[in-house]
Amino acid sequence: MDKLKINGGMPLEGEITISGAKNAALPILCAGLLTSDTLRLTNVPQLKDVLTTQKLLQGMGVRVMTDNVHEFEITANQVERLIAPYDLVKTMRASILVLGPMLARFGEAAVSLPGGCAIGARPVDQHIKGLEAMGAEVRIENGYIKASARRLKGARIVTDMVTVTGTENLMMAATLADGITTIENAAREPEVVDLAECLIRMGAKIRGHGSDSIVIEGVERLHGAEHTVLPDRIETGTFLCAAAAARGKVLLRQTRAGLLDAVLDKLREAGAHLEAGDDWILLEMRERPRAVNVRTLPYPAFPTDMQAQFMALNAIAAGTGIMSETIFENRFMHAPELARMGARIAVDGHTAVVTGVEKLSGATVMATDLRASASLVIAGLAAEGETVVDRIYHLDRGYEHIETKLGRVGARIERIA
Ligand SMILES: CC(=O)N[C@H]1[C@@H](OP(=O)(O)OP(=O)(O)OC[C@H]2O[C@@H](n3ccc(=O)[nH]c3=O)[C@H](O)[C@@H]2O)O[C@H](CO)[C@@H](O)[C@@H]1O
Ligand SMILES: C=C(OP(=O)(O)O)C(=O)O
Repeated sequence: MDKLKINGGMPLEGEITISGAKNAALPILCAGLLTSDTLRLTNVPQLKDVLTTQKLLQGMGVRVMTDNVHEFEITANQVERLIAPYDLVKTMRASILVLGPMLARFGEAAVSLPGGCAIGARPVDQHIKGLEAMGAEVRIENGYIKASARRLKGARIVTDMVTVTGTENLMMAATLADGITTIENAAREPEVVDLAECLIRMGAKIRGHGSDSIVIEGVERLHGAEHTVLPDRIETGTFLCAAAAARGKVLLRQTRAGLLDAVLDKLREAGAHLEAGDDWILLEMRERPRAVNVRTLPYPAFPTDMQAQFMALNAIAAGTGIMSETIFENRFMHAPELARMGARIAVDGHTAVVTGVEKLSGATVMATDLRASASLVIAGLAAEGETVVDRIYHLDRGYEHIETKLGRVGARIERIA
């Protein structure tokens, strides 16, 4: 099993190019199921989760062509098996995103029910509630969500909480429904907006995306289109945190500052100097960071997917940072691993109190989930001595060549078996 070996203490200097967003690419690849024409995508990140989605679609009979690793052509003109099997869903929860498109276009779907994962129980009851409101019959049988509907009907859906993939699944389903669907309490995340823009290029009638009320007027059919996946704001934020923790000056290219205002505000509060243009962000960190308080909430507030990386930053900051996780019930698994490197973190339910120490010391630590892994890499870059991060298959789900990108800005980091 691969590990990352990091020799910390080197400031980071140079440029990193940001990849396309995992959380936009995955739903957009699944949107290819909504038409028999070809959907052409560029800026698709080269990630394990993208590969899993490719396998999932190919298993159904969808033709997925990738001449260049970042360009995909998806043609769903011969879909034979309307099923997302357990062995793929268990490795990637986002597989649930085939449910809405399959049901809308083919009238039936069987998707293995995703179980809980390292960060929480993560039920999909809101996806099901929304599809039922649109007239689908849904039952849970043998570990699968089995859904059928002759043709989905437009409905007004109010989700109990803001759910990103829930909004995406229902928005995709509604594009081919009969009549108008309104999703209230919709997620406003940039990845939802990117998906909506791709669907509009495919002929969908959607308005309100980016607000908490999305209105979709169903059409008879969607057609082929071309779309470029937006930059990954979480990868961007992760490298900014790495540069803030290890200190130095790093320029991120092919990204957009407007996607991560809340994160940039916290980095400024921590003492980082930031400049940004249309498609770049420059961060310089000249001194020890100051601890910041963080409360995770749906977009546009501070993202839960950046909480672990800020915990690593707070771990070496001056002062005490209070971190509240309000989205997932078990997203502090990195805290005990950071403590093995000398961090002082007290976790009480949804709150972690992080008292910064002058220096962390390298240790062997274990990654428990995707962003927890990223926080251990950041801690390793800032720590004295050698850190080995075990179980980095989590990282490979969501970061494209992280060791190569960090190596280019001077990090001493290598992948070892
Ligand atoms: C592939 C993808 O885009 N993943 C992102 C997506 O996950 P994902 O879409 O799975 O997360 P949700 O936004 O759905 O979850 C938000 C909260 O709602 C709860 N919930 C959600 C749906 C539901 O039917 N019932 C329910 O109770 C969840 O358990 C969680 O507590 O948004 C999360 C929150 O920004 C991010 O951390 C993930 O990176
Ligand atoms: C939690 C995440 O992803 P997923 O929803 O795919 O588990 C993430 O990207 O941080």
